[in-house]
Amino acid sequence: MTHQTTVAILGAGSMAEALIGGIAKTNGGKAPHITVLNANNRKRLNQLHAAYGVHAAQSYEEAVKGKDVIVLAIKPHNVQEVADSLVSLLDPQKQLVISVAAGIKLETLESWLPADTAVIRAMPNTSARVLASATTLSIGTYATEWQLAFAKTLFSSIGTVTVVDEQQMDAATGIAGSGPAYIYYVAEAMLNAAIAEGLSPAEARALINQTIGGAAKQLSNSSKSPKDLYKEIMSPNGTTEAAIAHLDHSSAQELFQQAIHQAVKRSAAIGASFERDPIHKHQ
Ligand SMILES: NC(=O)C1=CN([C@@H]2O[C@H](COP(=O)(O)OP(=O)(O)OC[C@H]3O[C@@H](n4cnc5c(N)ncnc54)[C@H](O)[C@@H]3O)[C@@H](O)[C@H]2O)C=CC1
Ligand SMILES: O=C(O)[C@@H]1CCC=N1
Repeated sequence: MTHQTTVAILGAGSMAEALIGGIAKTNGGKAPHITVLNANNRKRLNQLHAAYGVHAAQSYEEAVKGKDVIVLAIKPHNVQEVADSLVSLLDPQKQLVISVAAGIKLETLESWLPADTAVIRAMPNTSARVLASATTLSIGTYATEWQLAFAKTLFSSIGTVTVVDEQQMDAATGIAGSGPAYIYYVAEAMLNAAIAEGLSPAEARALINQTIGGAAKQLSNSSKSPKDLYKEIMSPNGTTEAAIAHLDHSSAQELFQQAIHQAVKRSAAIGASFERDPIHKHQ
C-alpha cells in the first residue's frame, strides 16, 4: 500500500483507547487515520475524537468502508453480532480483520465473516497506551504473510510482538493480556500496606511506582532469574526474608499460579462457548 493504512476500530472501550493512545503517541499525539465506532455512546466517541483526533463513525458502513484494517475491540460476546453486521460490508480481497477479543478462535471468526476473509487474532495489553504492550499474534487461514507483516508493524509501534500458534493464545492471554492487572493488584496491596504503615498516599504511590518500574527494568536488563533477583535482596534474618517467609508460608506462589491458570482456563472456555457452528458459515 502506498497510502497511509486506514484502520477502523469497532468498540471504544479500554483496549481500544490503549491502542489509539499508543498509536497516536507514535504520530505526534493524534491518529486521524483511525476511525472508531462504538455502541450507543456518542459521548465516548467525542472524547476520543477530542483527545486523539480519531474520526468518530456513526455506522458500521461508515466505519468499515474502504478501510484497510478492521480491529474488533468489542467484548467476546459482542463479536458475532458485529461480524454479522460486517458480512455485507467487507471486501475479503482487500480488508484484514484483526480481533483482540479474548478466547474467540480464528476458525470461529472465519466462520462468522465472509468466505476467505483474512483474519488475525491479537492479544495486546493496556500497556499499549505507554507503547509497552506485550502483544501476541496468530494468523488465520486466509491472511497473507504480507498482512501478518502489517499486523506486526502495527503492534510493534505500541510494544513487543510475538507470533504464536493459536493453541498458545489462551496462555498468552492469561499471562500478558491480563498480566498488567496482576501487577496493579500487587501495587494496590503495597499501597494499602504503605498507608497503613504511616506513609501518605502520595509518598506511597511515588515509592511504589519507582520500585515496580525499577524491578521491571532489572528483570529486562538482567540475565538472572526472578528468584536470583529476589534472593539478592534477602539478607539473612533481614526484612525481605521476613516478608518472603510469610508469603511462602501462605503458598502465595502457588496461589498466583492457580490464579493465572484460572485466566487461561477462562480464555479457553470463552473460545469453546463460541466454537464454530458449520451451519452458520458464510459463503
Ligand atoms: N481490557 C484489556 O486489558 C484487554 C482487552 N482485550 C479484549 O478487548 C476487547 C474489548 O475489551 P475492553 O476494551 O476491555 O472492553 P470495554 O467494555 O471497555 O469496551 C468494549 C466497547 O465495545 C462497545 N461495543 C459493544 N457492542 C458494540 C457493537 N455492536 N458495535 C460497536 N461497539 C460496541 C462498548 O460500547 C464498549 O465501548 C475484549 O474482547 C477483550 O477480551 C484484549 C486484551 C486486553
Ligand atoms: O479480562 C479480559 O477478559 C480481557 C482479556 C485480557 C485482558 N482483559
